[in-house]
Amino acid sequence: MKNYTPPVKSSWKGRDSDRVLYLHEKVDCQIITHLPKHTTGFALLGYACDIGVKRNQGRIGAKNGSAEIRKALGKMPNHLEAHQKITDVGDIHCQSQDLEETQKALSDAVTTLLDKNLFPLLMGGGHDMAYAHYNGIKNHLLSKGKRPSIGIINFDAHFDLREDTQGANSGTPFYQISNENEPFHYLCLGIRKDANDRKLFETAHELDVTYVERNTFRIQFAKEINTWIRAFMDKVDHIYVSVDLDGFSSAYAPGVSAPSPMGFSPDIVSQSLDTIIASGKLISMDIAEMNPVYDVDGQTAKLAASLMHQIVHSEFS
Ligand SMILES: N=CN[C@@H](CCC(=O)O)C(=O)O
Ligand SMILES: [Mn+2]
Ligand SMILES: [Mn+2]
Repeated sequence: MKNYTPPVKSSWKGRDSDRVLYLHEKVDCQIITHLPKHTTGFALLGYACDIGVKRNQGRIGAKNGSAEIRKALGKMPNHLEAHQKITDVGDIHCQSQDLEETQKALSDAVTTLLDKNLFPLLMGGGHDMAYAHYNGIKNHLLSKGKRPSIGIINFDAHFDLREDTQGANSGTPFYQISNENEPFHYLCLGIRKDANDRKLFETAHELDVTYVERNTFRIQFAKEINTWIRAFMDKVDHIYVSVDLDGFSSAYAPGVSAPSPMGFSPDIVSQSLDTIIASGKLISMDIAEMNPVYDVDGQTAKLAASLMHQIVHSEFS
């Protein structure tokens, strides 16, 4: 398989127990092409690529994000029952700076995981992974003869609605999706006015994007935010969630390409995820832009791992 790095059990380390008390003891490693035809649980897939960040004039390093998230997640406690599975299926990596080829490989891998009845949990990597991720979900639904009615909920400081006329990058994924999908359902939570120019706001309005600015995306407004999330989810059959770590305040997430000193805090994201999970519509999720080069004491990787810990231990697992 092109652009594919199989998983290695040695990536999963932590305290040892005789009762699978820790996630490193719980996670199975499996090559994608060797997965059984029909299985259950979560599939962890890395996007080891930061070419899109480089193309977007950002600080590179996110290609090593998935490795750091694995390290943080493996040390965390396991509260799952024996029948609840987590499988690490490895990474999609970039070869010869070819972003489009890497995105195609990620998209195909996501389709394969969904076809096998797994819930994909992707760890990145530049946010260009979102374009590939969406297409992987769409192709899975199309192959099942289902109408691809997918709503995107993106936790992010940025719209990522830059035009891709000069090629795709980490700032273009949702513009690319909007170009190829009508209707386009996009909810963006945490938008910063000091991080998106006027053209991006105009594009968001033209595309009828629903967004909540960072000043409002706070736990004090949880009731209203839940109402808006539910209203958005009512319009679609499936929800794809993307969490861009650069939306968090850099006090929580310094390890990103474009840090947000005035970003949101983890409580409101965690609470919003519970609301999304309760809908029963969540089909796939990613956490993007983990850049270990700028992380401090592994905080950002730990934050990403905590969100994944919440997802795998939530009601729908
Ligand atoms: N992934 C998105 N990146 C942001 C980068 C912003 C910045 O360079 O500060 C964007 O393109 O808008
Ligand atoms: Mn962002
Ligand atoms: Mn983004």
